[in-house]
Amino acid sequence: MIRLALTTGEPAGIGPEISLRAAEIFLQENPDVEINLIGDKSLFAKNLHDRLTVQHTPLRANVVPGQLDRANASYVLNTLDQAIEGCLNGHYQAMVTAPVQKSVISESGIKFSGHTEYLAEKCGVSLVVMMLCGKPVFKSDLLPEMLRVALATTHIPLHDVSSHLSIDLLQKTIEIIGKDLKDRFGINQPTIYVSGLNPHAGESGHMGREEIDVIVPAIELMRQKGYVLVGPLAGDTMFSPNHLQKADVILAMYHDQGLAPFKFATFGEGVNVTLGLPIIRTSVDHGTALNLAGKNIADVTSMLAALQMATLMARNQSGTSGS
Ligand SMILES: NC(=O)c1ccc[n+]([C@@H]2O[C@H](COP(=O)([O-])OP(=O)(O)OC[C@H]3O[C@@H](n4cnc5c(N)ncnc54)[C@H](O)[C@@H]3O)[C@@H](O)[C@H]2O)c1
Ligand SMILES: N[C@H](C(=O)O)[C@H](O)COP(=O)(O)O
Repeated sequence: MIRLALTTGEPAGIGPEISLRAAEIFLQENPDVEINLIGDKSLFAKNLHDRLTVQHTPLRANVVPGQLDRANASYVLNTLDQAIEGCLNGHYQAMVTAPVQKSVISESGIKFSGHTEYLAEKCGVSLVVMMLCGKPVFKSDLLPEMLRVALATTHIPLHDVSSHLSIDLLQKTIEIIGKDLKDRFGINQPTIYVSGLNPHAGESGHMGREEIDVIVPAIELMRQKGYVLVGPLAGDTMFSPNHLQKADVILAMYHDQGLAPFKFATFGEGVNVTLGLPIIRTSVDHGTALNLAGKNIADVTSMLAALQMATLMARNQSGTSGS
């Protein structure tokens, strides 16, 4: 039996309702899975599937759908802490996260920029990599079945991206991608297409030097170690079908460089995976959608995909993928 922790996210957003709906659907199709919803029991229906349980975590303030309350920020982090601890001690085989509202957690006085960074800190890992995977929603022979986009930097202001990029960061990021694609996704020696940072990948240094000073040296060092790398490629044409068909994963230098084209092609179907952790963590590709909260109309496709991917990764890890 695979046991999953499902953190139900910002209580004023769509997290609780999509978690419950998706879990009920997913369990009907996966008889070897149990799901533990982590959140306040008042947010969920009373008659649950027999393999669906609630790990009750009390809210700090009453919830009005769509209205953020910073008093519940510590509640949200408490749900994450329980899932992380349960994964680290082996109680859960993987954790899946519903969306949280980063701003309200920060406004409560707790420094928080995302699950990705929080998980790295709580698991004692100095670097993790955010990767989104998804099937394109446009059906075309020109597009691959699955797009994967990893990021060299995550939730930082655009003006800090250049100073964050270093040869060391890119080398370690490529190492994590190579290891996790092999260990967790069964892709030996993935072909990684690496983007530049500047327009036209710096135009031979006339439009920025990060390619020459940082990205090319990192690529060359990692090629010497046997990694299959193509780049640096101009960001504007990196997502052309010709490249997408040959790349196992695209490594973008910053959040919107990679995720804007990714979400254009896959929104609502994608899964966010944190690479480099000692535990398995997947998430949806969308946010709290406060405008839809409480209406029970939000799409659960991405949550179903996140549950599916966490289950597959857990089965691979326990060596039961063929069963
Ligand atoms: N995994 C996460 O925790 C996660 C992921 C992305 C964004 N966020 C956070 O969510 C908050 C809101 O972000 P945003 O407004 O940029 O993005 P959003 O994804 O919440 O909303 C963007 C648009 O997509 C729609 N949408 C989102 N999810 C949907 C669903 N399941 N079904 C139908 N429509 C859906 C929304 O109604 C809105 O129109 C921010 O605080 C952001 O940081 C969290
Ligand atoms: N960058 C993610 C996205 O755009 O989908 C999202 O903000 C969630 O990030 P975390 O998993 O770090 O919370």
